[in-house]
Amino acid sequence: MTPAVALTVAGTDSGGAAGIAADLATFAALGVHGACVVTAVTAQDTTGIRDVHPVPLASVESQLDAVLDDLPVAAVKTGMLGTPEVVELLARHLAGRPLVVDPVLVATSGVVLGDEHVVAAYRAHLLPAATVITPNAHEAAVLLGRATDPATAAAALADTGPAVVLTGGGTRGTCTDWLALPGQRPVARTHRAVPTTNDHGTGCTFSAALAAHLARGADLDAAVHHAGLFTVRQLDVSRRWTLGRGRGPVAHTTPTGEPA
Ligand SMILES: Nc1ncnc2c1ncn2[C@@H]1O[C@H](COP(=O)(O)OP(=O)(O)O)[C@@H](O)[C@H]1O
Ligand SMILES: Cc1ncc(COP(=O)(O)OP(=O)(O)O)c(N)n1
Repeated sequence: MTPAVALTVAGTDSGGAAGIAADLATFAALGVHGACVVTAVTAQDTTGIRDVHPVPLASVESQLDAVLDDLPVAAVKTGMLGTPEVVELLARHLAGRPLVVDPVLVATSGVVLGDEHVVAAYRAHLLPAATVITPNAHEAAVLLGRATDPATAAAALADTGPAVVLTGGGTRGTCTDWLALPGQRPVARTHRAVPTTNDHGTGCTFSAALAAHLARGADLDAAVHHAGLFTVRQLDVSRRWTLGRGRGPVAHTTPTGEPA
């Protein structure tokens, strides 16, 4: 059967945990063909990011043109974009499509992946074009320009146009994500927390799973629900392994570790 197609526009992670690697592996695990546009190359492993090399704007644009000219892209996910020019380019090309924007601005290790010019471009161009955005609490505070409680932050961001899933990862007890639709009261979605330090790439995996389910035709509520289940299942798999000297990758293998 011909699969649905999803596109990721993001940076690479040489350690294979986050960015394009996480997105394509997640698409494949969910039965979706993945296309990719690379915005930056990072030298990165489980211990952190050593180096970031942005891809020239003209190359990002020609990758995007190649994919959109040829493939029936049913949903798009954006991750690390790197420069304000790339953010603007995507808003121009992707408005009107099912669009999941994961505003990757700061790596967990603290490395800045989007400066204040990138943040301004998100606010002015990409958030209004997005179907749904998936910031964590820190990214939400940067986008809003102030820190506040997660429900208020999710509602304030939704007032700028897109639906919002403000993610709240954590390794003890439960995790709560807040889903906010424009003009509506935000809703808490709470699930069990997986006690693991192998969680590098979790945010990318969640947003890619959301895009994959939208590409397959799910409505937003169902896509958020299934993306959450998928992410927790993959964190459960990664609990059982040790990879690298730092924060290990979230699993993109099957639950048994056997080939699919
Ligand atoms: N240890 C965990 N156990 C269960 N769910 C988690 C855990 N860590 C993150 N999640 C879930 O993964 C998704 C991405 O969350 P988060 O970690 O906040 O993203 P980011 O990597 O961008 O900070 C959310 O649905 C969140 O609830
Ligand atoms: C190339 C690249 N893109 C995104 C990230 C951030 O990954 P994410 O899953 O959002 O979060 P952490 O794993 O950093 O908690 C990255 N590191 N590299």
